[in-house]
Amino acid sequence: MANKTFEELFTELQKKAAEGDPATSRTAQLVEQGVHSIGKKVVEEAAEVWMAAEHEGADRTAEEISQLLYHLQVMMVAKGLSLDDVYAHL
Ligand SMILES: N=c1c2ncn([C@@H]3O[C@H](COP(=O)(O)OP(=O)(O)OP(=O)(O)O)[C@@H](O)[C@H]3O)c2ncn1[C@@H]1O[C@H](COP(=O)(O)O)[C@@H](O)[C@H]1O
Repeated sequence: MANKTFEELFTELQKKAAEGDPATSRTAQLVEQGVHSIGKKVVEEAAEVWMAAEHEGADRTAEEISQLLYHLQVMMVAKGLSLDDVYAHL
């Protein structure tokens, strides 16, 4: 069972970026570091998704996908994008 939905996580991350303490919130820390740092994490997590899908099981692949989705959401928040901005292109 899911801990949270994609939409619920995004709402949480927007709040963390606006009010969170970089000392305790990974999201606030990443947003403070900026898009260069976030972009590197997006690429790193994408590669980990690929490697897990090729060489590891379904659970590990799902875990890596969750980390990629998290970092994509952090990038959206850092760029001031909404979910609708992205959904408009789906
Ligand atoms: N879903 C996530 C999530 N997924 C991945 N991560 C981060 O991504 C990291 C996983 O990437 P790595 O394996 O590369 O970890 P790492 O090597 O320690 O990363 P680096 O410090 O080296 O960059 C984790 O250690 C977390 O820091 C996440 N951090 C936070 N969340 C959720 O986001 C919400 C807000 O979290 P905070 O902003 O931390 O309060 C909460 O609901 C959290 O559960």
